Amino acid sequence: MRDKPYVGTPKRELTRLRYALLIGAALVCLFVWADLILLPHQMHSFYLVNRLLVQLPVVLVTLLLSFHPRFHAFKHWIFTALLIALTYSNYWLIHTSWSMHGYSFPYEGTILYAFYCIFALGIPYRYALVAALINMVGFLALMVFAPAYGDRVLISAAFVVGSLFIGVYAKYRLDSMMHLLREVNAKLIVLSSRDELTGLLNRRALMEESEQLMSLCQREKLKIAVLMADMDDFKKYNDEFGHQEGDNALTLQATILNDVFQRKTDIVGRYGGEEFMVVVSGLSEKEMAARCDDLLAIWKSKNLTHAKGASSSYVQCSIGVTVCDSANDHTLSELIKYADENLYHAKDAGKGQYVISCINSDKMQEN
Ligand SMILES: Nc1nc2c(ncn2[C@@H]2O[C@H](COP(=O)(O)OP(=O)(O)OP(=O)(O)O)[C@@H](O)[C@H]2O)c(=O)[nH]1
Repeated sequence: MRDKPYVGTPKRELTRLRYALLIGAALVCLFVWADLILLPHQMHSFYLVNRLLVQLPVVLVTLLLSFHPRFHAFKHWIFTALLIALTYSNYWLIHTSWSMHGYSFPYEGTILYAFYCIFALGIPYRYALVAALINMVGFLALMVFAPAYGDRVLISAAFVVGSLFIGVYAKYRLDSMMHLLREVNAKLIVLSSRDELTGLLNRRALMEESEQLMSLCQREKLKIAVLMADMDDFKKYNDEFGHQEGDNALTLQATILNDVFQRKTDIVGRYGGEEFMVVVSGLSEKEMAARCDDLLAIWKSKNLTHAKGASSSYVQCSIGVTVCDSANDHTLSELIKYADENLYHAKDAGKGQYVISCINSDKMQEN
């Protein structure tokens, strides 16, 4: 399995958003209860219309929209629209309270709704900025047409504008930090799962992914094969050409393995030192043998001069393979052990060759 894209948890996020919307609806109801205690009697009817027939339905419609299959693609626009709708319905409340009853309805809801939509519903800062600008303009216009707070109009306007701006700026900082965190996280995932020299999976990631493939093969009743490849006389190569050239040969081995095992589900990794492991699903013994032939043929075609005294004039490797017809009957470590044993049979038989066995048929073939 090659690099996996980052997979988040959109389902959990959606559930969290639905809970946040329910909490928003509950808060509107709580305000109704608290406000009715404070407000003069004659204001109750239009107040209830505003809260229960405008604000609460707007939140509940948003909640309903969250069940639409395309909600995820439009959620930021929907939440921005929700923020503007809640804020303007609050302005309507302030305006009507003042113009019809001379009552200064508190403006703090404007700030609370902004913080709720930005932080609880997670509107990104760009959307939050658009909503804040629209809401700021609305509040300033409200203060011109309905100066409900008398000589406190200016300070109230400054407080609303300042708070909305601070909310947007805080979200900008938060979004930037989240972006940085995701980038660092993606780099860490690569660093913790890749071998620095070859770029292949390192031992830990190799074992993890192989176990996953093994489970898949057990579930789907697929064949699974493990291949171990070990460079021949590599100590001699290092001693004669130096460690740097040795590193280059290992990198070449990685490239060749990637060329031979190209399927998305093929797992190619560095098992350790000059030993590499490949785990593949659904390939027969014959198909695995064909891939081993390819691998050895590519090394031959590279004709990379080997050290004096090496078993071959060019650099190559020995290979051990186990093909398992029924993954259910074995563990991954058993398959690795069998492949390793075959590898050492190949070394004993003269190197630069492969030994492959199919554990269920007990057939063994040497090449
Ligand atoms: N350049 C380089 N060499 C490495 C690396 N990892 C392991 N080696 C070398 O690989 C060599 C392995 O030597 P041995 O285990 O004796 O095996 P060999 O010489 O290949 O002999 P056979 O396996 O019998 O063919 C050692 O010299 C290690 O130093 C590496 O990352 N870079």
